[in-house]
Amino acid sequence: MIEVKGITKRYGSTTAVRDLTFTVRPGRVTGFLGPNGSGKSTTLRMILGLHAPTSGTVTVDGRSFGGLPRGLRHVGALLDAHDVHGGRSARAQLMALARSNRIPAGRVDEVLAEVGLTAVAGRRIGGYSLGMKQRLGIAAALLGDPPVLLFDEPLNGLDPEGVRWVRELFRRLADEGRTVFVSSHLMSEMEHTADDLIVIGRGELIAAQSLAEFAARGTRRHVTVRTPRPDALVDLLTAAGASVTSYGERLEVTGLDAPDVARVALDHRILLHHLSTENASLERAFMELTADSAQYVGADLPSADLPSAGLPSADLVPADVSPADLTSGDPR
Ligand SMILES: Nc1ncnc2c1ncn2[C@@H]1O[C@H](COP(=O)(O)OP(=O)(O)OP(=O)(O)O)[C@@H](O)[C@H]1O
Repeated sequence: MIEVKGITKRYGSTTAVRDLTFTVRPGRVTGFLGPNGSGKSTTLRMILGLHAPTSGTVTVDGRSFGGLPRGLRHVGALLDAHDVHGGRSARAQLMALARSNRIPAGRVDEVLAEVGLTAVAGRRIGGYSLGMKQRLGIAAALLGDPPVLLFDEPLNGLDPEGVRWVRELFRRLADEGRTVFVSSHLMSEMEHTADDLIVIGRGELIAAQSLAEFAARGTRRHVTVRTPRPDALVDLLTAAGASVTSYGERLEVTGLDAPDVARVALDHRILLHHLSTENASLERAFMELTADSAQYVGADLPSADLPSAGLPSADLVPADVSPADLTSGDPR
């Protein structure tokens, strides 16, 4: 368990983190989300005892990191994949770490195999791609087989196969009962990875809750319908009290839920090709929540350009809409 209580960190006139309090639990993957410059790395460094908080306390399993006797065997961390000795090989780098933490040398080959670097372990790290360096950093974090693991932006530079592998690794580590704390500035990286979320903006806590609870904050829900007779359905739904936006054969409906839309279509024998309930995407919920605290903002995009990552499909189609409701016959 990681417990952060009321920590503030000032660098001169900059307050990087302000009165931050949260808990990271074992057996879960916890995403640590915030826009660029929001204080994630600073917080991770304070958890690791690399930076001292200006005020407040951080404990891992009830003790400050400095008080933990087992170093890498208690907390493993990937902070900056570039922070390596480029002239060394991956094996030499891990061997040095193992020696200084009194970890058996045999563990080095185990973690190299685990992260898929065995074949290149003798090469100079300086020639590694960012993705390979991330894998090496993950290997270093795993070296001491620690119960607590921290990863700062571990998905940076990984290809899709690497991303899938990291997600599965985090899941397995959490399932083994470890505490897995992973920072990212992208909700899309976390929504298929994390069980819980800690969201910060400008160094302050914005949300600390499960991913499901966070998703439920997404305020807007609408029903999406596809039909070969959009004009007729728009008229009927509007008469039934809904607001409808039409995009050719695709309609976005608010004010009626999916079973009601299906019922209106069925009563008038209008064929539906698609019917689903869409929650506001997690990405949008994250952007809305952090909008006021994003420090570095580019030109506005039209909202249609925002990524829309939906919730799991089980959430999209209510159980009480049967396929028969969707294919109730076409009078044409
Ligand atoms: N050593 C330092 N000296 C001065 N200011 C610092 C220092 N470290 C961080 N900061 C400032 O603290 C704030 C938080 O930075 P931090 O790197 O923790 O954010 P972050 O959320 O990890 O950002 P990113 O996603 O861009 O990596 C920033 O304004 C940064 O400029």
